[in-house]
This record gives sequence, C-alpha cells and structure tokens, in this order.
Amino acid sequence: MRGFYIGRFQPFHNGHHHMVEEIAEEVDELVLGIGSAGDSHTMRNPFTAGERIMMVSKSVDELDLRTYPVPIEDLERNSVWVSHVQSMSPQFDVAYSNNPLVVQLFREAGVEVRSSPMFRREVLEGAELRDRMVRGDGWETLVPDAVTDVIEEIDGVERIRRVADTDANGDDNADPE
Ligand SMILES: Nc1ncnc2c1ncn2[C@@H]1O[C@H](COP(=O)(O)OP(=O)(O)OP(=O)(O)O)[C@@H](O)[C@H]1O
Ligand SMILES: NC(=O)c1ccc[n+]([C@@H]2O[C@H](COP(=O)(O)O)[C@@H](O)[C@H]2O)c1
Repeated sequence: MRGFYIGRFQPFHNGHHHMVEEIAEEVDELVLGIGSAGDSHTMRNPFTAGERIMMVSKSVDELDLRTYPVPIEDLERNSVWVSHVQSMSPQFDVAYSNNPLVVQLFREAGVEVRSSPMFRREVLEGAELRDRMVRGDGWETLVPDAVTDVIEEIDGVERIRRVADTDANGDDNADPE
C-alpha cells in the first residue's frame, strides 16, 4: 500500500518525523508532498522546495520505508487541488493529514484520509520554530539532526532573520503570518 503525506515542512520538524514514523507502520511506500513548492524567502515559507526535499529525504533515510518527495505548487482553486496533486504524484491509496482543509478536499474527492493526534504541538509547530530561529532560542533539539545540518549548509537562520526584517519593514515581497 502507498500513502501520501503533504506539508509545507518550513522546516521539517520532529512532529512531522513522528507522523512519518507512525505512517511507516501502515504503508509500504510513502509520497511526501512538498507543499507550496513555489514559495520561498518569506517568513512563512523561508526555504525552497529543493532545500525542503533535502531536509525530508535525509531525515527519513534511516526509516525502513521507500519515499518519493514530490513538489506540489499551490493553485488559486481549492476545488481542483486534489486532481492537481494526483497529476503530480505516484498513485496512492490513502492520504495522511491533520490539516482540516486538506482532509476536507481529499474526502470530497473520495480519497481515504487518516489523521492522527498532534504530537507535542506546543513546541512542534513550524511558526514556533521559525520564531525561535529569529530570536536565537534553542530550536535544534526540535528537528531531526539532518535538518540542523541542512539549515547550517544553506545558512538558513541568517535567511530567516533577513526575511523577518523584510516582513517587519512592510516590504511588498513580504508574506506575513
Ligand atoms: N506536532 C505535530 N504533530 C503531528 N502532526 C503535525 C505536527 N505539526 C504539524 N503536523 C501536521 O503535518 C502536516 C504538515 O504541517 P505543516 O508543514 O504545516 O507544519 P506546521 O508545524 O503546522 O507548520 P506552520 O506552523 O508553518 O503552519 C499537517 O497535516 C500538520 O497538521
Ligand atoms: N488550493 C491549493 O493550492 C491548496 C489547497 C489545500 C492545500 N494546499 C497546500 O497543501 C499544503 C498543506 O500542508 P500544511 O498541512 O502544511 O498546510 C500547503 O502547502 C497548502 O498550501 C494547497
């Protein structure tokens, strides 16, 4: 059986990793949708699709699970989003998501969806991690080691601080949360 799990993964954190570990107990293969793939260099979406593919691929490498990362760009129209996803992805039998809109769109399209309880959500949330990076508060223990390595390689903390400044100055390119 093949599953599908999409997120923006800005960055990929231990909550996402925990969810992939749980999914791995139910499927043989997993498509990892890299959502909002066209977005980068904003406070909400600092990392490119390619950088997020590195984070995800290196993090799940240790698991006994074949994975396929697939970038998925956003569309103006929610009503055709599931078809768009299916057009970009290997075929899958079940979608995994805790995002209410994603769950609704898949169910309306007749795709089986499974959700799971949030794991340590008080700290394992992308927005919280990005804020910690800007403030210089400890974030490294909240992501897989592979993600720390990728963020260091791409100088990701400096990137987030710069785009946080841009957002704060009301620049046109800003994408406020
Ligand atoms: N701590 C967590 N435990 C379980 N599932 C999670 C957790 N955090 C996110 N998810 C789920 O993973 C998927 C992808 O989430 P997403 O990439 O938006 O992360 P996020 O932490 O919610 O980020 P952001 O704060 O940037 O929106 C969604 O279905 C989301 O509900
Ligand atoms: N109309 C659309 O393009 C559409 C609809 C639903 C979800 N999505 C995307 O799917 C991803 C869902 O991931 P999150 O659960 O991380 O929000 C996001 O990248 C979101 O933008 C896009």
